[in-house]
Amino acid sequence: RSCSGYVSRTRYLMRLREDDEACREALRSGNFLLYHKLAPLLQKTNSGVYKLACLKTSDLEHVLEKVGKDKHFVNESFLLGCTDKSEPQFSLEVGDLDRSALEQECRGMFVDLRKAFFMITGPESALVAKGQALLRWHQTNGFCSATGQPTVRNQSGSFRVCHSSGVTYYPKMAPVAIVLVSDGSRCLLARQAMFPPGMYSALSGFCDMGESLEEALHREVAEEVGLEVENLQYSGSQHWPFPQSSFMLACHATVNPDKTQVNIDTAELEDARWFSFEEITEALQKPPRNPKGEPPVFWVPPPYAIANQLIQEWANQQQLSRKRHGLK
Ligand SMILES: NC(=O)C1=CN([C@@H]2O[C@H](COP(=O)(O)OP(=O)(O)OC[C@H]3O[C@@H](n4cnc5c(N)ncnc54)[C@H](O)[C@@H]3O)[C@@H](O)[C@H]2O)C=CC1
Ligand SMILES: [Mg+2]
Repeated sequence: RSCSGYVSRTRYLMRLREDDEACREALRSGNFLLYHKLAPLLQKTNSGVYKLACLKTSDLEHVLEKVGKDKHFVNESFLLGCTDKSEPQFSLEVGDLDRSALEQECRGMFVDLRKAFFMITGPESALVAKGQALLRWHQTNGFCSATGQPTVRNQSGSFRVCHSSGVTYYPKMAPVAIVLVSDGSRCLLARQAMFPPGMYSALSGFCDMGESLEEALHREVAEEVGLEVENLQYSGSQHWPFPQSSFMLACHATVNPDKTQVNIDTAELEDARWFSFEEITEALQKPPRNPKGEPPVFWVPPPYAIANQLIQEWANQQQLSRKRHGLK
């Protein structure tokens, strides 16, 4: 076998996505994430931290039986991926079933994704977001937008098709450009009125139809703060589940240090300001969110958000160049 574990897992998933029969078979040995009206099921571990609940097929069937649902309901699940051990993972919406009965049977609780996402950590956050995104997409794409006829899913849920028009629909993400603008010694962060008090983030905006990432970045910065950026440098990307599936494409950019006067689009932003290296390092060390009742202090998005990665990278870069110039 010349295939690495990664390659063979990928090929296995490819087959499950395309082959209904193989996917139905895989449901027999699956790991299931449950969502109640899109809120994922979490369980408290012995050490008091929360983790994503993951039920085996037999456990799920047992739970369904207890709450009076046919075990074939398992077939309504959508394929998410597989574990390192090639165990397939699925998500299932159980919103039609009794919530507290399910919570009791599963010894867990359904938590709104906005909370759940930050209660669990690392790869589980990405998985729980993906599970919700796929469920939401299927829930909102039940009809063909050309004919109004119902669309039909394949077994894995990798697409839906309208047999009347022949149109195939695939799950979608909306591309978003996010950029950390630097003037060489300070970086530009902004806040929307709906952000939690005190939180500032990098500038961002949805890409328009037909636009490149570079064009979207230039346009968003011009629209939101009235500046012209240069020296775009790609940093990374992530799927972001709020408010719906965004595909974040993150870059660094600079402005001429003589042209840093911001002119804010107040319809979009409440504030945009230049922050010093010292302010940024302090914010990066602060735990997110202010204690209740205290006046808002400046803080930045938590580590899982790609905005945090951009800010962290900028701070590291600043630190290096300060060392080079003999500054502390
Ligand atoms: N993960 C992270 O670090 C961060 C993620 N984000 C995400 O980036 C996305 C874009 O954020 P904004 O700066 O507010 O975007 P934005 O600056 O483009 O403004 C949002 C407005 O754009 C319009 N719009 C155009 N296309 C849209 C589409 N496909 N979906 C929804 N609205 C669309 C709507 O009028 C909406 O009110 C959001 O999903 C947000 O949660 C934003 C900052 C940090
Ligand atoms: Mg924006």
